[in-house]
Amino acid sequence: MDLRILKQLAALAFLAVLVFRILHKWWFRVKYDWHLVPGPQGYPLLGNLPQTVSWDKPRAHLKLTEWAKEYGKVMKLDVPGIGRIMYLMDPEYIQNHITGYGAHGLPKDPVYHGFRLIYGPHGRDNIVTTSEMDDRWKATRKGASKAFSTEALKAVFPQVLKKVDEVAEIIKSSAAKEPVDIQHLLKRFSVDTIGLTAYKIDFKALQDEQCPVFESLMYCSSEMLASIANPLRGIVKRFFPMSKLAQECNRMYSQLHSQYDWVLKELRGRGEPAADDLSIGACLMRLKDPKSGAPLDDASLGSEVAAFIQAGSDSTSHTTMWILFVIAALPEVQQKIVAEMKDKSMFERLSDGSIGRFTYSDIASLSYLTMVTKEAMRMFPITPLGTARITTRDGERVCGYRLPKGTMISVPFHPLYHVPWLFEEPERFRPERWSNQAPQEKLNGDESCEKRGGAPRSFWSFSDGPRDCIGQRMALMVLHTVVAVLVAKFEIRLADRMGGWEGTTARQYIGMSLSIDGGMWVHFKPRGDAH
Ligand code: HEM
Repeated sequence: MDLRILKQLAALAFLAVLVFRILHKWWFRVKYDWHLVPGPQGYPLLGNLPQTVSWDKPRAHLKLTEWAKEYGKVMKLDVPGIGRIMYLMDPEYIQNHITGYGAHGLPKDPVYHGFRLIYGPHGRDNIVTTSEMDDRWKATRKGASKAFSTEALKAVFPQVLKKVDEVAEIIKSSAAKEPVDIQHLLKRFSVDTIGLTAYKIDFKALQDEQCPVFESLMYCSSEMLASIANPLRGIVKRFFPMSKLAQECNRMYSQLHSQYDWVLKELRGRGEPAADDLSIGACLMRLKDPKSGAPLDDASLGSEVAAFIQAGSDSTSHTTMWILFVIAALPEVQQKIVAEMKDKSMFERLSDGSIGRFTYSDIASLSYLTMVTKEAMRMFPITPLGTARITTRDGERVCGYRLPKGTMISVPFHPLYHVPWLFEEPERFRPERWSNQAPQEKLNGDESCEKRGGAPRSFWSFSDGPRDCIGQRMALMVLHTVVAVLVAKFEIRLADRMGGWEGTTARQYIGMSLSIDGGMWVHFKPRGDAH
C-alpha cells in the first residue's frame, strides 16, 4: 500500500481514538460523580501510580495520610493495575455502609484474590479471601469462632507461655551488652505460637534458622504485598520467567505449599478430633461443605489451614514489636506497666521464671497495658492500608457520590488514625485517650456497636462488622503475655542505632505487616529488683 494512504489511515485511527476518548470521558462525567471526588492530580495514563509506587520498601500509607489531611474525609486515587480507589475517613459512613453490620456491608474487593496463591497451589478461596459472605464463609466463620472462646483460649494459654519463656531464654542467652532484633525474633515466635495453638505442631522456628515454613512464609508474604503495591513486579514474573525474581518466587511458593501439605497430613493423620478439642485445627477438621454436607476436601481444608497460619502470625508479631518499641522508647510508659503489674502482684510471679503461676485472667486484668496496646496499634497499624471493599451496582452511591460498578472502597487505617478531625494530637503517644472503656471489654477487642451505644467506632485495627478479625481475642492474649513476661524479666531500652522515636518511625514500611527497615534493635537488661 502506498505510504500516503497508510499515513492517512493512521491519522484517521488516531482521530477516532481521540474522539472515542473524549466522548467516553464526557459520558463518564454525566453518568458518575467521580470527577467531583477530591484527590491528588494524577498523570496521563499512569494516574497516581508514580506518586505511590516503590520497588522495594513501600511507604504509600504515609503519602495517603498526608493527602487525607489535605483532601478530607473522602478522597480518590486512580492506580493502573488496581483501578479507581475511593478512600473513606468517615467512621459513621464506614460503619453503616461499608464494613457494615447485619447484611449492610459491601463485599471484599477481588484484590484479596491476589493472596490466593499464598494459601495453596489450587487457588481456592478461604475465610480471608472470599468476597461474599456466602454459606461457605458463614459455616467456616461459625465453626472456627469456637476456637476463640474464653474456654478455648484458656486451654491454649500454657502453650503460649511456653513459647514466651523460650523467647525470654533466647534473649537472656544473647551477648549481654548486645541489642536484640525483636522484629526477627518475634516473627519466629509467632509462627511457632500459631503452629502450637492452632495445630499442636511446633514448627521450631525459634530454634531453627532454616525453618522451612518460616522461611517460605516470610518470603511469599512480603513478595505478595510488594506485587500488589507495585504491579510491575507481576509483569516481570509473568513475562520473564527466567528472571531471578520469578525463579525465587516459584521456589519459595512450592516450598510453602509443601509445608502446608505436611500440616494437613498431620491433622488428617490424627483422625476425628476429640469432642472437647477446641483448637483451630479441630474446628476446621469438623467443617462440612454446606452444599453437599461432606467434609472439606484437601484443597479447601488446606487453604483454610494456611489462612489461619498466615493471618495469625505476622500480624501478632508486628503488633507486639510496635508495643515493645513504644515501651523501649518511652521509659515513663514502661514504669507505669511495671507499677500496674506490681500492684496486682504479677510482677514478682512472672519475673522469677515460674511458668504456670499466672493465668489468662491475670493478663485480662491489665488495663494500662491494654491502653498502651491500643495506642500503639493506633499509631502503628500493622495493616496501614486497612481493608478494601467493592461497589456491586452501577451508579451505586457512596458518601453521596455515584460510582461505577467495581470501584474499590478502601478503609485505610493509617490515615484514619492520624487525621486531626478524629484524634486530638494524632502524632502524640497518649494511651490515656483509650481510658473510657472497661478492661475486659478492651482485652476482648470487643467494641460492638451496641456496647458503644451506637457511637461510631474509634478503634479499627481489627476492622469492623461481620468480617472483622476472628482471631482478635487470641492475638491480644498472646501479645499481652509476651509484653508482660518481658517487662517483668527485663528493663527494655531502644538501641542507640535506632535513632530514637523519630529515627525508628522514619524507617517504617509496608511488608506483609507494618515493618521496620533494618530491624528493631532493643536492649534487654535482666531486672535486679524483681523481688
Ligand atoms: C494483632 C494481631 C492481628 C491483627 C491486627 C489482625 C487484624 C485483622 C484485620 C484488620 C482483619 C480484616 C482484614 C480485612 O478485612 O482486610 C482480620 C481478619 C482476619 N483475621 Fe486477624 N488480626 C490479628 C491476628 C489474628 C489472629 C491471631 C488470627 C487467627 C489465629 C487471625 C485471623 C483472621 C482471620 C481468619 C480473618 C478473616 C476473617 C473474615 O473475613 O471472616 N487474626 N484480622
